[in-house]
Amino acid sequence: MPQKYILTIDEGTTSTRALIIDHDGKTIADSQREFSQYFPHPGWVEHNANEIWNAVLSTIANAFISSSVQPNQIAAVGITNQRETTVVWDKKTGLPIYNAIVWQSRQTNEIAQKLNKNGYADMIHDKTGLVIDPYFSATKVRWILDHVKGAQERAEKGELLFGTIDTWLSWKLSGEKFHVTDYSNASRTMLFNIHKLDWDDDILKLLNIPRKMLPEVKGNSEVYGKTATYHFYGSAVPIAGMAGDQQSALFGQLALESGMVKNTYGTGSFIVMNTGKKPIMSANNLLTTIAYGINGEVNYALEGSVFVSGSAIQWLRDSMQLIENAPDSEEAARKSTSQDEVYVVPAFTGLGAPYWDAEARGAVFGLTRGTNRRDFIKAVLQSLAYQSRDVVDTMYKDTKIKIPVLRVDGGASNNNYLMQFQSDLLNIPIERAANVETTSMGAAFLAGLAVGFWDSVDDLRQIYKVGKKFQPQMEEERREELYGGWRHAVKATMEFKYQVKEDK
Ligand SMILES: Nc1ncnc2c1ncn2[C@@H]1O[C@H](COP(=O)(O)OP(=O)(O)O)[C@@H](O)[C@H]1O
Ligand SMILES: O=P(O)(O)OC[C@H](O)CO
Repeated sequence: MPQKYILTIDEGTTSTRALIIDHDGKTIADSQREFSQYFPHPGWVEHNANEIWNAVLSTIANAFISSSVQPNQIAAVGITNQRETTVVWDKKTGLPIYNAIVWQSRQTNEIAQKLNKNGYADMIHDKTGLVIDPYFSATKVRWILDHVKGAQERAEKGELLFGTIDTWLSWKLSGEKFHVTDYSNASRTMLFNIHKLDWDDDILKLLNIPRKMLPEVKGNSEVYGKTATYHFYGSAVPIAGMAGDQQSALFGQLALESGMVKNTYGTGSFIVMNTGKKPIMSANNLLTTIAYGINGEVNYALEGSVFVSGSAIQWLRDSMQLIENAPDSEEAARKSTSQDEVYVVPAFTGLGAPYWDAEARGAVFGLTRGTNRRDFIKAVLQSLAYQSRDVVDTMYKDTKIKIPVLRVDGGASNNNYLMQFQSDLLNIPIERAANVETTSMGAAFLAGLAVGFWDSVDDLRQIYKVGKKFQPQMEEERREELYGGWRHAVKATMEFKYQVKEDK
């Protein structure tokens, strides 16, 4: 039977999905499942890694059942994942020794602060391209080794393994055989030297993390091994592409030339510029990271990570109960008659780029007696665009590259009000991918290229299609007035540092 399809696993922050894609890039099956979010204390976010694994298995099964595609028709599997989220597990039993600590979680803030206070910021930035923040995996590994009894000793003996979700899933899928990660995910751990392309012994020593527990780092598009037949309905299929979801979206958007930029509006927003073969080290708190490495050649990227964007819309739906579903936010914003005087700063888990304030918490400004539900929803939607402008302005400061067009994707990019406001606020045209699942497409492309399913990037260019375009329409004066208000709101948010103690 000819192998006609690629299967991708996109394991995101709130849900996991499996897609089956044909040679023309058409989605043949799309199965999605949400999993539990645990918030054991304010600011902490955890997942159950076994629940994630079960969710992945069930979406794969559903994708096969709904499409009638046979597992032996799959040419390769690609994996893409929420990045930084950290799992430590027992090599023998395969069981995690603690919940997965999610990228958003602030529980390791003290460890990060200590590193900062002790003057390691420059050293860590030079080696890893990152700023010291609880966001990255390093402090999360340290926290688990500190808080699980006997863990440090077991890690030193080689009994424990660390992995981001790509590593965890490929380890599970391979029948607990291979322990690997890829350049893009490794570059988000704060343990990886992005110039030498190896784990950094100085940082490992500083954090007392044994090298033994770290995965082998591989390229983004190569055969890492095969699925265990018992997990894949009798077929051993090559696992041939892996990438962190934001880098995967960059690849899926075919933003493969230096200076090309994409923004993915999912749980958070991640603005990534491909900077080619040379890393650009930010002087303004953006991250230098690895976009992808193929056939031994690495492309770097500059990234601004915004922690809360689409999840603020979820918050409007689930916690505030102001909308029934995410798309409702568009109609509410259009019907709002406010003059945009309300600002919501959704710093629920601190602020990411370019502020890196782990202790900031959300705030609302500009309420009047006349403010209503729609005005509030509009302000939350606008906050997604304001946060992206913060990053785009910073990118300009670092690179002096004026972005000609912003390619967008991710769930919240479906919101036309938001995309128009974003284009207005940036004064940059926006192109939305016709298929906003570019994250999955990226992993499919990487896996497909590795096994010759597609011959070259030229083949991929036939597949990628631009959907709707948005042109800036706002007057300069208005744009800068609105943005000025946002800057004030952020400043005030960062000044407010007060936390009522938890009941014991
Ligand atoms: N029409 C919409 N308007 C605004 N936000 C939306 C819309 N549709 C989806 N979202 C938001 O997008 C997010 C889901 O996007 P997705 O790309 O699947 O995220 P992730 O990969 O982080 O799980 C959710 O947080 C949801 O609130
Ligand atoms: O779950 P997403 O798609 O918002 O992505 C999360 C990022 O990878 C975190 O760095």
